Amino acid sequence: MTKEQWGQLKQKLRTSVGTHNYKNWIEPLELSGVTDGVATFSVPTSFLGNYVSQNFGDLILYQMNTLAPDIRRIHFQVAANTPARPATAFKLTPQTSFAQPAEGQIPTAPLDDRFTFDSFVVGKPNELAHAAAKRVAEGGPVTFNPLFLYGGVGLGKTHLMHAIAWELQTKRPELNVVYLSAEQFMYRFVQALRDRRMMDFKEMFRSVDVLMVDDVQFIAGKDSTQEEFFHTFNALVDQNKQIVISADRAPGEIANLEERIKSRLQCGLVVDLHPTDYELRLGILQSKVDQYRLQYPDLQMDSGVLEFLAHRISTNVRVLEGALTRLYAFASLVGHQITLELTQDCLADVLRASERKISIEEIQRKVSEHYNIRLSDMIGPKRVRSFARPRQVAMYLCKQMTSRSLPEIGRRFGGRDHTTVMHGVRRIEELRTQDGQIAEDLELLRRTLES
Ligand SMILES: Nc1ncnc2c1ncn2[C@@H]1O[C@H](COP(=O)(O)OP(=O)(O)OP(=O)(O)O)[C@@H](O)[C@H]1O
Repeated sequence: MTKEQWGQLKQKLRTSVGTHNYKNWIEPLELSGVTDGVATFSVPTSFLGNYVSQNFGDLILYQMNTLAPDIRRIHFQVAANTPARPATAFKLTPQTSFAQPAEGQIPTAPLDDRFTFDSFVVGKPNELAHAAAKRVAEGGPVTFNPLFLYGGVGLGKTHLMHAIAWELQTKRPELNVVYLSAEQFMYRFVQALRDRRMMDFKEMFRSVDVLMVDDVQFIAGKDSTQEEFFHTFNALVDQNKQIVISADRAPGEIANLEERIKSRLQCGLVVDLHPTDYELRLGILQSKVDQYRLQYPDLQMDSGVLEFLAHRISTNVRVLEGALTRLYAFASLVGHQITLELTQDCLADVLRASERKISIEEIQRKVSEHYNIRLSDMIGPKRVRSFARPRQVAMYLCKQMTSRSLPEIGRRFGGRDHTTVMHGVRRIEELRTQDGQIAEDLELLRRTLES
């Protein structure tokens, strides 16, 4: 792939990711070359490279493959001649993401304009975290300090922190709100030490009104950074300034974090973002699809695809979103509507990785128990409705909840043909929208099987 071709692809990516993301993340990428199927980009900082890789990696690779199908991987390398200034130093405004902060002002990490409260889907697993974040975002008197958000990878901690920052910026523009990762905090600290500007560093951090530090587990084991963080933290709490912290686990469970820091972190409100449940995953997918519909107005999606994804990908929201991005990119490339088959084909690796080991036998057993029929009747040849319907329900669930192919499912249902299975799956798909009882049965069975 030539640099000119990359230039053209960049323009395509602009439409996919939006102007703001484009300016922040895609525009700075310089293609250095392609060797052995690996496209290497030069980036100003490793932070930018990591962010792009995690959030736009799939999309970039797909777009590149339209012109160069031999590219298998993309790689980011920090440019050797990057100026000494921290390239992660941005001002807290969406328009000037790469600007140097004004003298005496703390650089804050760039905010993603997609991470707002409006785009955050609330469900049982995250309602408390959402409510607490909303309260902080009002910018009223500090009631709990710090707000400590924790949870597994990709469950929305960063999203909520950005949402707080955006909302405060609108509601209380006079406040000095600083958002940065713990890694960036350390970076600033080390830089201040190196430049002998510790007084400035302390002064700057102590003049903040709301300090948000993401992924605080990063400072575990880094003694002098912890020390400085502790002082900054105390100084701000003493002045009644709001602090919001996120981590991948509860304060008490972060190894190599000083006890006094752990106990300070536990003083405020500690809220857990629980793993997503099926309803939340479906809600998130639906809200993302609404956005994709605007971007790809000609692409149709079959009913059942979102339910399938919400069933099958339960790892984290980032993976779920990545899957949808890939699905739309793929479908638009091949110019095909999004069917269940296309989904299974395009996302085979993701589906395999997050596969729950639910077996066909387990499904058959649960379904026959549910409808009170014998297992042998479900698998056997009789075609009376009282056996045929549960059989179709079981076939449908096998298709939805396992990665077995139609012929394989057919074989396990008494050696039936794959077209019989396909017919059964389609019939239940239709009935699911027309017959409330069937929809209820499916939901109940799915829950039982997942538990
Ligand atoms: N409830 C939600 N509604 C909408 N989008 C969500 C929700 N939860 C997570 N996401 C999306 O999932 C992706 C990952 O979320 P985020 O980066 O906030 O995760 P995180 O918890 O900070 O993960 P990490 O531990 O990797 O830092 C983001 O694109 C975010 O917008």
